Amino acid sequence: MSIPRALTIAGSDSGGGAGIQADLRTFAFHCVHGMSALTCVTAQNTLGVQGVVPLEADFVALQIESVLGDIGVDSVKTGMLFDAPIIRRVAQLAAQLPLPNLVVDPVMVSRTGARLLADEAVAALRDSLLPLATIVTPNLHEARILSGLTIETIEDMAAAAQRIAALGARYVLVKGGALGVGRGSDVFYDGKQTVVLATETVDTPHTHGTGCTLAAAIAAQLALGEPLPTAVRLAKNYVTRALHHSLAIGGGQGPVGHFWPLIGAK
Ligand SMILES: Nc1ncnc2c1ncn2[C@@H]1O[C@H](COP(=O)(O)OP(=O)(O)OP(=O)(O)O)[C@@H](O)[C@H]1O
Ligand SMILES: Cc1ncc(CO)c(N)n1
Repeated sequence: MSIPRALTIAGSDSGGGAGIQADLRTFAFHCVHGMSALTCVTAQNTLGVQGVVPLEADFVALQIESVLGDIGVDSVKTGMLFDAPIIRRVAQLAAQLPLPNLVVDPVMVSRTGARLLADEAVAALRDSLLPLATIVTPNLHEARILSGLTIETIEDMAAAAQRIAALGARYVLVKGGALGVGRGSDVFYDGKQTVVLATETVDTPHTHGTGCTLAAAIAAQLALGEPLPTAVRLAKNYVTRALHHSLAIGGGQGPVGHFWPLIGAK
């Protein structure tokens, strides 16, 4: 049986809500074979991040080479890359191999406020990886850092998306999960026009892993052969439904419910 293949290059979340755990689950629920190159291991739960241990950049590269050299990939998603050496090594491979349909989620800070990217790594992300991205999916905080703009409204998000596209990414999706009014509205920029992707705001505190899930779902749809704008719309729908089925587990922000397709769509 031939099956689409997607690779996540990301960190492990011991709590299972974000990172590679969310990515691999998302791939599976799209009937896409998921593979992973681990960048770091976090000790994490619904309350926060208690510790991080990174892997060597060369070993991250070896995992990617192992997968590409044998199995091959149809799309690639990057998440928590943690430091500049890992980012530069991934960017080097992305330029050489290449890594097709590259979805870059520029993970910098967790919802609970933990830093997931070293300060000096932002420049490496901006200068070496973003120019190779098919799409980059910053949240509001990351979009502020990458664009240098203050972002409070949908119009600000559109301006930021255009600035970020000028850094070299082919498409940009600025995510509005942290918007005050209109939470859940994202701005998609295709290099020519900006489109607002609006959904209902889902009233839940259990939003851990939304960003990882959205980027992984985009990668899954690209692996399945959907064109990019369609892939983004379908992925957003997957996340909205997963938010409707989010899990009230732990004492803090629980994860979104990836298995909604098994329990019936809302
Ligand atoms: N309460 C909500 N209702 C509807 N959609 C939401 C809600 N919260 C987040 N989203 C959507 O989830 C997706 C991820 O956006 P968000 O801004 O939460 O990303 P993120 O901060 O990278 O996520 P995380 O770091 O928690 O994984 C976006 O499509 C956003 O609009
Ligand atoms: C491992 C990991 N990747 C990404 C995020 C962002 O939600 C997180 N909290 N943990």
